[in-house]
Amino acid sequence: MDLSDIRKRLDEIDTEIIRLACERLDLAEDVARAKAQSGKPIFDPGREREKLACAAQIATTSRAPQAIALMSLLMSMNRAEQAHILAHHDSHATSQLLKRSLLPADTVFPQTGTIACPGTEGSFSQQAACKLFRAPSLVYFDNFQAIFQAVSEGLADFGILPIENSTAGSVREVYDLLDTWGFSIVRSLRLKVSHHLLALPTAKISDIREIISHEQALAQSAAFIQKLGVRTRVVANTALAAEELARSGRTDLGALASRTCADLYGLQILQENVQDSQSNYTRFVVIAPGTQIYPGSTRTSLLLRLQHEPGSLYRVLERFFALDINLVKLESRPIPGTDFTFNFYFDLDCPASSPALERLLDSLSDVSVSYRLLGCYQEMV
Ligand SMILES: C=C(O[C@@H]1C=C(C(=O)O)C=C[C@H]1O)C(=O)O
Repeated sequence: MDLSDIRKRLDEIDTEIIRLACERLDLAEDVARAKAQSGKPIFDPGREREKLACAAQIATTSRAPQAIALMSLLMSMNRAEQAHILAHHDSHATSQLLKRSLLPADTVFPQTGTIACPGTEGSFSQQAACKLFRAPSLVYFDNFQAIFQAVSEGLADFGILPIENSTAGSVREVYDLLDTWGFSIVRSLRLKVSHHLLALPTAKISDIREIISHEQALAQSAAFIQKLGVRTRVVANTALAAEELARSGRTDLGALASRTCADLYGLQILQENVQDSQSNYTRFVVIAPGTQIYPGSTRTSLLLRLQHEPGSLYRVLERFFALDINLVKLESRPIPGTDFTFNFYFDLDCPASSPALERLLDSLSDVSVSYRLLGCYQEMV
């Protein structure tokens, strides 16, 4: 057989495979209806085990692994289809929550409001708040929890929080708080962060014995600090570090903070740009209670809890691939106190109103222990 004959045969086989695969998927509607009537769950592990064993037996020995992979993909697609059909009638389904949370198309993101912000004047969060809102009225808090509290009590309309840094990774506490308080992200901003070593005007670099700053700033400047060979102390944020330094009168103390803080607190910059990476970005998010989705939202954040077992992440990624959804962030953390169950943070490049996102949300409970939509929003740069 020459290549064109082989391809002709491949085309015939593929036509048959696709026709049968679609016919198989069409049956999902009947299966879903039968399951809804009998109250049976979508996933039937016993049946799937039998199907995989059967696939391996039908195939020749050398083809068994491929037959198993193909069969499990077909079954995964079938489950996703069933979940989508059933979600249509379930007002608690996340896809229905998504639809209810879409604000009318003519809603504009507020330019002003009372914003709960970490730190004090000069903090990176304050700089982010002033970029995210045109004319914000800022109230400062010295811990992240207090920001959620203030917004939930109506003392502020929105909160601002750092969620991720390009050098030090995710700010886990913020993810945990978003989850426990049931808040969502309504907008985000990527801010270039440069840390400088600040000191009193009379200090020299050789005088410095201790450096204070926020733990992320210290982590992002680890190589510089090690080279200097001084001790470090964590304070609530970079602006508070600058303020403490100015008040202390100590020439042996340094603080890692922004240029704005140097001007604000009458400090000198002993060394500029001490962060390990010169392209150091922090992502800040605006948070609000419940789920609110502003028009133009193209980024979606999800928190998924997955079992520590082979294939659990693959099954989620396969759903993204099947729906042609681009993944822009993936990070995992073990959940303390569990037997290696993991939290996975995903950011997706996917418009809030797209049918693909709706389908994805419908099918996530099938591939995860639990999941939460952390928000659909616009990312500003
Ligand atoms: C189709 C069904 O639902 C699910 C999908 C299966 C499949 O695609 O073959 C098998 C078992 C279930 O997990 C079913 O229960 O038969």
